[in-house]
Amino acid sequence: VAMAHLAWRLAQRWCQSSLQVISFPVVQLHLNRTAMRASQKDFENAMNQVKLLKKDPGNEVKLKLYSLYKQATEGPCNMPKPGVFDLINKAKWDAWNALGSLPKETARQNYVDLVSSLSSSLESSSQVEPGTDRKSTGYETLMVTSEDGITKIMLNRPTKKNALNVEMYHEIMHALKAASKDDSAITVLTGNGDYYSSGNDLTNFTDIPPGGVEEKAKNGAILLREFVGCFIDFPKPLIAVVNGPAVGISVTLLGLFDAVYASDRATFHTPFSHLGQSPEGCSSYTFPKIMSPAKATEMLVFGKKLTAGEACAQGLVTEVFPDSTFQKEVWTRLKAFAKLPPNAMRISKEIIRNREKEKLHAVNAEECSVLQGRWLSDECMNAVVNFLSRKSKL
Ligand SMILES: CCCCCCCCCCC/C=C/C(=O)SCCNC(=O)CCNC(=O)[C@H](O)C(C)(C)COP(=O)(O)OP(=O)(O)OC[C@H]1O[C@@H](n2cnc3c(N)ncnc32)[C@H](O)[C@@H]1OP(=O)(O)O
Repeated sequence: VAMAHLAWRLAQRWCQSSLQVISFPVVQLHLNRTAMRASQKDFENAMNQVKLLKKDPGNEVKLKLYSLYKQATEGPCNMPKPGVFDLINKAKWDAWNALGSLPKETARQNYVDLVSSLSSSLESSSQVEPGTDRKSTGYETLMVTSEDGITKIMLNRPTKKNALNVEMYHEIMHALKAASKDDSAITVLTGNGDYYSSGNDLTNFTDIPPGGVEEKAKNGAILLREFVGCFIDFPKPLIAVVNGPAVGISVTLLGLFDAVYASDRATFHTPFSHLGQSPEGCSSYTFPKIMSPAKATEMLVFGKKLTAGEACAQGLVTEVFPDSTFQKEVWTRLKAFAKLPPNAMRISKEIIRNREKEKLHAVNAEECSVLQGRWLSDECMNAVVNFLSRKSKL
């Protein structure tokens, strides 16, 4: 029932979004322009231009592009309608089917016009931080820089409060593996914008593969286990610079960091019971050790949100700084740490961590297996539906 509800809510959102795209004046103008005819060459150029877009145009526009491409190359929709739970393919099918008997040539022209309007609007509205060449980092969801002996991995989805989508999980693993081998002495994880991170991106639950929700949950557990494993095994000092509120997995992982510096604007929230979920990131083991079993229960079971001061008093945070001087003070300190002999720091971390490694991996495996079951529960599904349908926030 919860899944059907979820599918229905998403279908409603897709519908609304598609309507918005179609009624968007610039696009509408282009859709109405049938007098000009794009050549096959124009069409191929437009396809290449899409690959070069610097900014993701968003799902609605991608759906429009998809449907026009299919109509231009294959004509009216000729695929069987996907099942209700196959949300992505269903949305694509709906978009293509909605074009009805639009002639191939018109679809081709509309595709070329849409790409041309995107190329100009997305180029001019690109909001890349000054001095940052995103291409040089090769990451879509992170900004990774290395200087003064410090590799900084910055979560970079500020408009989504740095929620971790599947791509971000993969990119963080990649960035950690690269940082473990680069010349830097220490590695820092932080967030861009007002949040450190709002935790797992709840839309990760919506893209159901052909194998159904069970397959999704199984793959999610495999991904999570590998992801947390990278933090357990990370060989250099790993420091969290918590610039703002932190939620869910971005909090639990802090137990695996070597130091945690927080702005006094930061909060620490693990609302797993509210979400029908259970703790991960080895927090079922690290939190009781760090802050006592009862305090860990308040956070992990009852979802108590801590201020930075409270988190520091309980040992989860190393030190709190006023937000106004946070960046300056923390980075001055980190630069000094990074000048220490790197091999000595590695070896010291190794003897602290090695005693615990086997246990941490076992805890990680157990937490992922429990979560796999939780993700299939009505409690979890309802919580995700409520968030996606904007009925609830934390
Ligand atoms: C079977 C699945 C497999 C998945 C793959 C593996 C996954 C491993 C999972 C590990 C387990 C992790 C658990 C957790 O992390 S639990 C915590 C989850 N996080 C939340 O529940 C937070 C939800 N967000 C909120 O409650 C609010 O957004 C928040 C309080 C954070 C901020 O509120 P505010 O009003 O200030 O801002 P907005 O809500 O307007 O947010 C701005 C936009 O950002 C989007 N957003 C924010 N957080 C999330 C999120 N976690 N997931 C998805 N989207 C998020 C929000 O929707 C807004 O977007 P729009 O502007 O497009 O509306």
